[in-house]
Amino acid sequence: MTDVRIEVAKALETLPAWRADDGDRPAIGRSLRFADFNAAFGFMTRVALMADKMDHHPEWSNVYDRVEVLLTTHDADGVTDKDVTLARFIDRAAAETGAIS
Ligand SMILES: C[C@H](O)[C@H](O)[C@H]1CNC2=NC(N)=NC(=O)C2=N1
Repeated sequence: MTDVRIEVAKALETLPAWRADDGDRPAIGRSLRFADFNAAFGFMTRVALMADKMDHHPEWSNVYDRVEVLLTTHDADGVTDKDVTLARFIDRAAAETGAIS
């Protein structure tokens, strides 16, 4: 089934740590910082395993203790429930990996 686009503002209502980030297509973004590279990469590993399980992959980058994450659904050209689900998982993983912000 094709994913259905949802309004970014609607998605953000339940995701206080996230912001609207409109580049090529509507997206939601979060900046994270950890104690060090080890913690940041540990977080990314947890998210990577879940993303592959969901077949839904973040656009992200890492510089030492910082991770920038962008979630959008390419197939739907915008934000869908899959992004919200992955964002919730990311928030949990961030808390459990000791994200500083
Ligand atoms: C073929 C494969 O199912 C698709 O390319 C998947 C893979 N991961 C994906 N990730 C994201 N973020 N959006 C997609 O539309 C998407 N599609």
